[in-house]
Amino acid sequence: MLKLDGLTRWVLTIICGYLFQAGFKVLYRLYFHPLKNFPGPWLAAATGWYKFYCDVICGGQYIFHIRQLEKELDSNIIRVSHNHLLINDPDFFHEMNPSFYHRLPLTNSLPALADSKLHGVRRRQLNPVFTPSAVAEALPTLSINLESIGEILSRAKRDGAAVDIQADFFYLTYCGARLDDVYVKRRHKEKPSRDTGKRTLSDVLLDSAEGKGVHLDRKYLIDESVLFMFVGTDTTAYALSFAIYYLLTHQEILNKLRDELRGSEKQIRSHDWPAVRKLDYLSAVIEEVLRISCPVQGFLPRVVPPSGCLVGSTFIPGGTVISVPLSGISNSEVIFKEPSSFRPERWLGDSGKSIEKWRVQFSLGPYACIGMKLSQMEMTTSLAYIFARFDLALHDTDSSSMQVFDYLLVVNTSHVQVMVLKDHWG
Ligand code: HEM
Repeated sequence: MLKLDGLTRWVLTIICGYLFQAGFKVLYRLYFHPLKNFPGPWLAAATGWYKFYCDVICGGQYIFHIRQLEKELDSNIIRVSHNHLLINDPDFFHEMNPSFYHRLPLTNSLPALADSKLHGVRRRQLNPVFTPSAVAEALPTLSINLESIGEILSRAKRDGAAVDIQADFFYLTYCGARLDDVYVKRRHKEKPSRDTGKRTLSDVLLDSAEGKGVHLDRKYLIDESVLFMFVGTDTTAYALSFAIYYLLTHQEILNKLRDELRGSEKQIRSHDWPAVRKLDYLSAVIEEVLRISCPVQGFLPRVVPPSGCLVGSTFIPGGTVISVPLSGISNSEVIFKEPSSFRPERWLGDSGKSIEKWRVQFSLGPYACIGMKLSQMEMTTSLAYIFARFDLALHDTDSSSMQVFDYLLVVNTSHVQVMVLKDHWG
């Protein structure tokens, strides 16, 4: 008989115990779990390694794989992990959002807070940074940053060089999200300063807690800043880059936009952004870019209340995590005629009114995007400024550059680059 020393016996006991527990878990998830009858890959129901494989090894592919499975299995409800269902039902999106809470794995940050009361407190702390008047306060900085981008494009025209305009959009949105200025200065090859005189996100959070007996620890400030760094910059920069791509590949739409911008050149040149914000066609272009590019394509988890809920005639047990994908709404042929076509006109006039309730790319309810107004302002000002001033052409950018991957936020294969053909203000 094989003789084992004490340590080996302990190690083997732990490994066997672990394997037994894992095996038991898998059996339970596959044959006894309340979601056992929902369609979906059995490996995804059994273990988180399936999602890991699609997202980490194959690179941000899980949501797209599941959306494909919806078609293959002909079901709008797919079990994506042992306790998580993806529900592609746009009407249910409106039903669940006012009350279901949710969680994300960024432990200490705002959207991760499953406790709706704590979420409400944190949200009230942050709200002052995103009110319309606070966004208006950010406009002078936005104007300065736009002039810097104008300078970069103008110089590129003189030098006949290509510009990675997507990188410049990161720079613009980084400032907007009130993060500190290290990245910005680096891009301009200046030395980062510690005190810029501008209030950063951490300043706002610390000020809001002062004198109220609220202690904001370092870990919380780091988590919140990391979150803002991604959600406050990448989303808008991504949408702006898609706007450049779609406009430069749809000449007729670009001409219409240019006509509108020409009529407001005075306001654009004087940075009268509140007036520019009222331009109908520009707003429709932005809405359509958001719809078709869908900057948040992944899971937006919500937890079903203990009493459960009905999706159509299907009962979903309480405690189940569910997500309704925004891309399912964007691509719905029931809601949008020819959803894969870029048609800003759909958001205008009576047709626009009839789809008003599907302006959902910033989500709805208590967890809806806190930065929506800021992001809309950044997109309006950037597109107005760039297309009023410059004639551009895509450089080294085609449909393959716009293939997307989902790493919690969506990224495209390679940055949008442009050549500057003409500087109308130069
Ligand atoms: C095109 C731009 C953007 C899009 C499409 C977008 C979309 C979204 C979506 C879909 C959510 C999730 C809501 C949910 O779970 O239902 C969200 C949450 C959030 N967004 Fe945005 N976002 C954008 C820009 C921004 C910006 C510029 C900021 C901040 C500077 C920001 C900050 C946040 C925060 C903090 C949350 C969490 C809100 C909460 O849990 O209360 N986002 N966003």
